[in-house]
Amino acid sequence: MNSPIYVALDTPDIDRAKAIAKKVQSHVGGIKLGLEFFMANGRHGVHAMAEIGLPIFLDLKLHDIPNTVAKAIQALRPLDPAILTVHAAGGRAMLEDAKAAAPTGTKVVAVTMLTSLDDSDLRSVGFPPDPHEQVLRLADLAKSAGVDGIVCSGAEVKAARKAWKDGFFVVPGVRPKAGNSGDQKRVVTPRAALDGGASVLVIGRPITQADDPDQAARAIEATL
Ligand SMILES: O=C(O)c1cc(=O)[nH]c(=O)n1[C@@H]1O[C@H](COP(=O)(O)O)[C@@H](O)[C@H]1O
Repeated sequence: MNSPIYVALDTPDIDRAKAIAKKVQSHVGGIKLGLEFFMANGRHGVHAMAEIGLPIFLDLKLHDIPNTVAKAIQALRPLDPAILTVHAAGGRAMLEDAKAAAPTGTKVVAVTMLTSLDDSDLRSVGFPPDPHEQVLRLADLAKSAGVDGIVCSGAEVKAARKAWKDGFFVVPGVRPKAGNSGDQKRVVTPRAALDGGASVLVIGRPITQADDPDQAARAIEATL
């Protein structure tokens, strides 16, 4: 079975990204490239990373009016990513148009509530202060808009999976050990996220900042 781990290569340095990807490639199922990488290296950088041979998760978290998001996704079509993110809060029409614009084989997943936010952050942006309720509401919207799945924390994935049996669930904010969660606030272990029904685990710093990324990825894989 392929590993459910997508390693988040959050660096602007393409040589560093390639070096880590090559070190961990036998213990991960794919590579996640986000804004930091894309801003620095663009489409050519994504092509170069795809040569390593692992599926590419292009995490650009698009959030704009439907026409702009659809046109942006059309421009990304040649990259043919395995997974692409948009923000669920962009609304139904944006989600529908994003899915229609994506290549057939690309899973379009909607970010519900960032794992770096907690109750008080929700309150401060004017949402009801309950991450669980907010994630389930946006999961329902994503499902009815026809995208493939959502991004949520491991704290909500079980309930979201229950309501969307064949959905594709991406869970970041996972930490193999307690403590040192950095800017992440809704954190679970990789094992707990999988048990809750995650399809894919996004793991960055616990692997990329380790003294030995290969050993770190191997150790996490052994817990799954
Ligand atoms: O869409 C994502 O991947 C994402 C959504 C979210 O709610 N939280 C979140 O941390 N992420 C991404 O997941 C990765 C987490 O990295 P680490 O905290 O280093 O494991 C980063 O690349 C984030 O951009």
